[in-house]
Amino acid sequence: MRELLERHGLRADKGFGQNFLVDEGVLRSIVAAAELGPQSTVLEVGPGLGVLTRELAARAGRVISVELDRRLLPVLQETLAGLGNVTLVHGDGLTFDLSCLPEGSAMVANLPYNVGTPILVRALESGRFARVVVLLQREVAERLSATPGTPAYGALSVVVAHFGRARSVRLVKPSAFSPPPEVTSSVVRLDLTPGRAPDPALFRLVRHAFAHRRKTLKKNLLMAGYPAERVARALQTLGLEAQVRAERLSVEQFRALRQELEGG
Ligand SMILES: C[S@@+](CC[C@H](N)C(=O)[O-])C[C@H]1O[C@@H](n2cnc3c(N)ncnc32)[C@H](O)[C@@H]1O
Repeated sequence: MRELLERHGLRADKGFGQNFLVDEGVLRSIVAAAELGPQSTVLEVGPGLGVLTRELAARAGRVISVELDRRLLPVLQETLAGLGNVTLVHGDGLTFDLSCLPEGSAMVANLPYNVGTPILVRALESGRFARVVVLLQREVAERLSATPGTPAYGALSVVVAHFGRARSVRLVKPSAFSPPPEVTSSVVRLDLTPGRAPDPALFRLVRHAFAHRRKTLKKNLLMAGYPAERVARALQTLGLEAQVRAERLSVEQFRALRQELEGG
């Protein structure tokens, strides 16, 4: 890897979140969790030097790799040479048109940490993916798979639960990357419910509910402008205590709360 970068006169750029994977065990865990086959279409955001891309290409029918850093394109042309099922795109994972992917695609990526969460949420909202396997900071990974009542549970956990189920596959030490990041990372696998569309009203309610974590759900909703009488009635109908905090509610309870607040 060092030789490759030197030959192209390059250094990893922190601004692009470039921490290249050098641990083969981690690479194998990511690919195994994705459960790819010859029918699979895979989107990879941020192929970097192409290490993961090559593994994906060996298992999937088609791989579309979107890299933002223009300097890496000649490197990728070299490392991916001869792989006929890889389409390399110079583009931004935050704006790439996901509608070109067939429904039921997979996203597999060692995400750039600075934009990992918005890239992931966008993928969930697109409705194009049946499975997502991503490597990101442990702290974010814990929020994705957190269950109600646990410290990491928050608005992101509820949004993810709306779309499907997330589980942590394994932790990854900083030494698995070059250069090493400052924090521990985690491989997360998300299995998504087919046909689940984004629900903007639900997501808005969830954002309001978690706006001030130390305040009760009721206080948060009042501060967001929901009428007091309606909030009190909704909590009562759902059998929730007036003092309950948002972190106690499952996605199903948030859906029911939204209906009560809208219908009341
Ligand atoms: C953590 S590195 C992973 C590289 C490689 N996949 C690996 O595992 O070694 C993140 C990669 O995403 C690229 N990147 C950063 N921001 C991006 C964006 N908005 N869209 C697409 N790629 C991006 C970086 O240039 C870098 O190649």
